[in-house]
Amino acid sequence: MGTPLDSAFVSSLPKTTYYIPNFITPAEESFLLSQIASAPKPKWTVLSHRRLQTWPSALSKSNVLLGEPLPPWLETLLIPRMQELGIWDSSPHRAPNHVLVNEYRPGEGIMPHEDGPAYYPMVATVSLGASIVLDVFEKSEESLGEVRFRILQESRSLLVTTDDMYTAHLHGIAQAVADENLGPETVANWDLLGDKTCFTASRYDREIRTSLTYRDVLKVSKFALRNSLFKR
Ligand SMILES: O=C(O)CCC(=O)C(=O)O
Ligand SMILES: [Fe+2]
Repeated sequence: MGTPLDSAFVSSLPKTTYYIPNFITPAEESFLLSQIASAPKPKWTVLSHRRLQTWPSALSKSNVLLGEPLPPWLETLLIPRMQELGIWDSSPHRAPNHVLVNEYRPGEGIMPHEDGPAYYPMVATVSLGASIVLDVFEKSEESLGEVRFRILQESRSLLVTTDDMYTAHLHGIAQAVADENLGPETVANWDLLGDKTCFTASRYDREIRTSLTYRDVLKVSKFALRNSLFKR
């Protein structure tokens, strides 16, 4: 039986990776970007090579999320659409409860890292504003530092990484002003791209690119909710 996910499976990547171009419309993309832009300034954490919003709040030192709902603009549009694909069916809360918003200007990026054990091992990333290449590295020490795979994340696409792809690999974004050498041999999801004509010169000059990374935090505390009830 064919599901929308079957055609999104990236067969050249460690299991399990799915890529769906045009997961949202340009109007939805503009709406999400305007919501991000209208967040109060203190919502941004400015890091040396990107800036970050954390919704609904940062995790505690022991990786606990204070249980609060996500804001409607992060919830209503995208979560049911993801759930229709069935990607959250096996996660403990059957839905994501935490979203990191990362913004990269040309020349910015994120060091190779893993997302770690605070989350159910799955990340669903919606890309906004521009395309960017995500580099994937093997976790084993011998090959550390060597890019094994490159995933081209087009604006408005959904990328889902789980299983071994989440647990046995690192991912990062190079601090570059352009992504170069793009083609069927070098981009793992080339065949699944929505619009290859943007990359006919084998390169893509970076523009401001924002990502929404949806996750399910395993440990959730009801304390924040109770506290707010007591205060009333
Ligand atoms: O912006 C991206 O696509 C990756 C962000 C990321 O790896 C993270 O926030 O953990
Ligand atoms: Fe990450």
